[in-house]
Amino acid sequence: MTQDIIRFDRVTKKFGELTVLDALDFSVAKGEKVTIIGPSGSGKSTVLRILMTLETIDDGVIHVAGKPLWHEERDGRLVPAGEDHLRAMRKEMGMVFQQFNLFPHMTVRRNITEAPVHVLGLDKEQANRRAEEYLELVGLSDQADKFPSQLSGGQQQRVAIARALAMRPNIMLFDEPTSALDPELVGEVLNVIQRLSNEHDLTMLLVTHEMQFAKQISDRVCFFDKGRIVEQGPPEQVFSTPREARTQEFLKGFLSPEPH
Ligand SMILES: Nc1ncnc2c1ncn2[C@@H]1O[C@H](COP(=O)(O)OP(=O)(O)OP(=O)(O)O)[C@@H](O)[C@H]1O
Repeated sequence: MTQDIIRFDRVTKKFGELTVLDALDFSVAKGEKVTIIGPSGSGKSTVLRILMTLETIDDGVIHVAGKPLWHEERDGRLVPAGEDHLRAMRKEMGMVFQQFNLFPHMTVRRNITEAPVHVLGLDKEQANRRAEEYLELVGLSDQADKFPSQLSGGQQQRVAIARALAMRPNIMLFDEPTSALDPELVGEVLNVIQRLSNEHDLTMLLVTHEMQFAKQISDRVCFFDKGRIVEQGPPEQVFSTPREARTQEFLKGFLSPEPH
């Protein structure tokens, strides 16, 4: 039996009057690669931000690696989680943002070693070795002493991926990792994510508008609309024979008859 590493049970998230996630049930199995697609404003990024504890929830329960994310068990009851619990839970996950979010005043190497040293307590030498390992994986071993502003957008995003990996998370969250890039730089970032997916036993949750890539990389595609999953399934099914009218309508805008 597959084990869910992420599970949302009837999770509701509101911003004021706006319900962004509407009693959402959603789960991801350990090692599964799942892409979330859907129209702008459908709640895709919010799912990732909630997992990373950057947004709170209003109702429901989320489990990550078998433990409640936003709650702690006390005397057999679930109570809101304290900061220590949230900090421990965050170590399960690494996130890559649309806008890279590198520390501009630090070299590439420092960007990667900062959290392993300060959060995981690695010594400088261990952290540097890790930085080298992941810079090699993203093909940037020769850029360790540069500052982010000296790199292209694609290179900055590859550093951001190395930085997230250096915490050795079990789950990687990608929030539209190529949408801020010039078209000619998209491929190098997608190649790194593809390589990661092939070579590492990571659970991956990816929000993307790159439909061809979603098709290529995913075990499962989830189509979101208005804070709910309208349709989900293997990429061949969702992209080739979508069952729901809303999915068909959405995909019409993306897929040419002969996808390249
Ligand atoms: N901090 C916030 N305060 C108020 N409203 C917010 C906040 N964050 C997101 N929203 C709103 O919640 C809705 C869902 O946002 P979300 O970013 O999850 O959508 P999305 O599906 O990822 O869209 P996109 O593809 O455009 O990134 C949007 O209408 C957005 O404007």
